[in-house]
Amino acid sequence: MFQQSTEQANELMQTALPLMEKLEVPPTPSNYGLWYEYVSNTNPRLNKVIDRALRRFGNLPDFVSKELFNEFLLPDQFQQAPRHEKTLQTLTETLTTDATHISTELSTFNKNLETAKKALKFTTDSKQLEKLAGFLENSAFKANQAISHFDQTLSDAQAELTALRSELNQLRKSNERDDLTLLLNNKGFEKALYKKLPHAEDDLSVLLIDIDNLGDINREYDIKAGDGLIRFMAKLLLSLLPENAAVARIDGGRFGVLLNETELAEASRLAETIRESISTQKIRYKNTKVLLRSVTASVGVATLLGDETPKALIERAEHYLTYAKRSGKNQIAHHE
Ligand SMILES: Nc1nc2c(ncn2[C@@H]2O[C@H](COP(=O)(O)OP(=O)(O)OP(=O)(O)O)[C@@H](O)[C@H]2O)c(=O)[nH]1
Repeated sequence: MFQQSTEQANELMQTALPLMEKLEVPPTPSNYGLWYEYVSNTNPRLNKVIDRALRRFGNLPDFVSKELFNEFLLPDQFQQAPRHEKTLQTLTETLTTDATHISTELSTFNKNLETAKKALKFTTDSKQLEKLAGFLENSAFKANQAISHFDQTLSDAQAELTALRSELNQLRKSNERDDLTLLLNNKGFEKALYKKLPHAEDDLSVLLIDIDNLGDINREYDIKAGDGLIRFMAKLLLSLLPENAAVARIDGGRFGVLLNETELAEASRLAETIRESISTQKIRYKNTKVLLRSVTASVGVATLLGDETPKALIERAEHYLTYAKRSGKNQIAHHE
């Protein structure tokens, strides 16, 4: 998306904008990216999907374009890093503002050229001609300024994306991170627990959250759908939990959460919010766009008791999780 020269970028933008206008596509960041990619014709699969949607709907519904943007334009690393989404959002918004500006300037320039052409037919007077040249010079200058500014924005965006990519690569290389979600892995989770424990009283809580029947989902759809669900769950957890919570994928569809300064009542309330939120999500499998059947999770909650060891605390959380599963799943369990 960011590899064309400024001239090419301008040409593509000039092709994309009228098309968006014709199809009444709202000028959102994802739409700009999508239609720019469409007219650049670099991704035949994307073009095929868009063409099919246009045939079916006559336009591109907003929810489809958002999904297509995520699927085709956001590199996988960015999809896995929910906390980096804000940076990307700001980036696309800046690009959109600049793209809108450039298109306004270019269309003004076009109009001015037309006006000048007409005027030239009737003007022979040298003073008038000089005035006309000045007028054109001025509008060319403005259009040029907008282009240079956009050029700068594009290279800033490219630099920012490169930095982001390298930051994400570093995260991936760490042996305390889970590759699929970029959350902590089991080792990272244990380390976080050992770090927190010496400072904690009875206000350190652990949640063990396990997707119910992940095996069935893998079988019914395919393993990639299961992976997508795990990623989705990681995002959802980060959006529901406090910033300072340590969140990990322990293995399979199991997540661990470490909550500082959180007593049992508060931890259980959070666990219930998470359980409920999962059970009400409508989750679509990205590859086939099929809506997954309802997904639930069970949660075991344990809060540190006295001089309990980290191992004993985790074992208690596991015990409550097993209890929740055996009691019918889609529920939370904790000690009294
Ligand atoms: N898609 C996907 N599946 C995984 C991954 N790791 C483990 N699994 C599957 O997750 C399932 C976990 O097994 P269990 O927790 O025993 O069973 P479950 O089907 O989730 O059922 P309950 O936990 O009893 O609700 C197994 O079917 C594994 O094959 C993974 O990285 N991706």
